[in-house]
Amino acid sequence: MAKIKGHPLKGAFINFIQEINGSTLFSYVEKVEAADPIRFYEKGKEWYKGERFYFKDRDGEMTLAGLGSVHTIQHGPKNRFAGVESDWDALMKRASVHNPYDVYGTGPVAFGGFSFDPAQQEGEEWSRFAPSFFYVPEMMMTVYGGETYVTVNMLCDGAESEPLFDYIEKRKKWILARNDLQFDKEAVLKKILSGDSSVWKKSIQSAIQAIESDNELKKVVLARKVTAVFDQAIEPDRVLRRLDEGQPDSFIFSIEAMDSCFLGASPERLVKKRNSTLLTTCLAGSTARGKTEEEDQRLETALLTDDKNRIEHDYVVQMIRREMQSMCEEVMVPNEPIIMKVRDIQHLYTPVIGTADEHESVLRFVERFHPTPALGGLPAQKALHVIRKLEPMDRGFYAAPIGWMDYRKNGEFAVAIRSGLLVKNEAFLYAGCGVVPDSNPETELEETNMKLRPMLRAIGGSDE
Ligand SMILES: C=C(O[C@H]1C=CC=C(C(=O)O)[C@@H]1O)C(=O)O
Ligand SMILES: [Mg+2]
Repeated sequence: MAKIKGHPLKGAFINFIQEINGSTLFSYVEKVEAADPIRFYEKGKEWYKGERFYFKDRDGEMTLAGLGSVHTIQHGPKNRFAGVESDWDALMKRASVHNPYDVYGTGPVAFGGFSFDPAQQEGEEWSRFAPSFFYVPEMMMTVYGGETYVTVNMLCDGAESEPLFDYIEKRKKWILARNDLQFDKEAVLKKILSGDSSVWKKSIQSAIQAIESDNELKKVVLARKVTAVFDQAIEPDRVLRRLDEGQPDSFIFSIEAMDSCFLGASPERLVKKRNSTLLTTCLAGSTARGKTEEEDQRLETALLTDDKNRIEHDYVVQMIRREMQSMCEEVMVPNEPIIMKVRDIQHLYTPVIGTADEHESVLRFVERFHPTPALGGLPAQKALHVIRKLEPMDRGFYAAPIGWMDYRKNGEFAVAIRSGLLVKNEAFLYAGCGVVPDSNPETELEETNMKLRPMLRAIGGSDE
């Protein structure tokens, strides 16, 4: 290998670009001084606005912030899971990866997600998001176990790619060092359009009827959309920071696609795969947080013993148990749910753990689990049919898998609830609820209002 002055990997890079045939990824990881990944996201604004992502897991174990896109993977409705997987495999097979750290979430990563249901009518606001949409960042910060890493990815075409290395290194150093951030003037909220609640409550009633008139159909999850209009384009950076600071016990995610940004604070993990260990979540059944500790405890006890919520929850457990057992060697599902509390709401929660073939891709699990009965219903296909009929909107990426996968078949996906889409001067916020025969439309409406609060607060639409 030629010895070249400057960066220790420059020589390897030069050798690599001289040998390749067609476009190929060169990727390397370095440890850097402790840094704030949200700051990294913000600092990347000038160069990479419209091509940034952020993902923090709810355990606070790992955070990713990505800037730029060197490679995009998109697929239409057909074959969208397998299509992403085979494109990603093809890219990785030819990639040259220099990662001396055996750390989860470092090295080349594709970040993105899937739409909830590509067969739903297409909403114009979601035009930037294909049914599956992933990208590989040009640079990415990973914070894991208190250490900070930066991965650089370059897509090279051959020897003429030589200037790329120094160019991106320079950018990276500049972004890491800069401290002169400036924000635009904050957008002012003009109005909130919540939709006609009596119409929405009627659709809950229709879902109950659909369940009662079909022996097989047990549950349908219906959602609503609230539109907030601002005087100018909303800056995603501010909304993301407020979510991150205000919802410490949730997954915080953001994905930008040109002039649109989808972001949220979700309590729900779809799947985390790390080698042979799989974690997934059954989360359904909800109640308010109490104003005092006693009231909070009283609400918790009532939720744990409430038949309607226990049934709503149990359908999720049944499906997840069945899918996990069909794909894993060992599965542990507790017999009883526990409580998960986040700032605005508490849920029935059954954490599930399993052991699977480590060579199986995380995407295989995503495909099998989505949509769980916490977002679609039971059975899924029948529930989707009812949703298409009763929900006059496109869910887009709401209630769908969002997350990352790496070059070792690992990764983590959250369920993108408690979320909203920012497009220019509008914010579209989404919330849904599990409908079973004992559902009360008024109570379900209140439940969706609680679920909207984190996003409303983050866009400056609620002081609660
Ligand atoms: C569909 C949503 O929440 C799901 C997750 C937890 C609890 C739920 C419930 O109790 O209805 C929902 O199934 C949402 O937040 O939009
Ligand atoms: Mg519910």
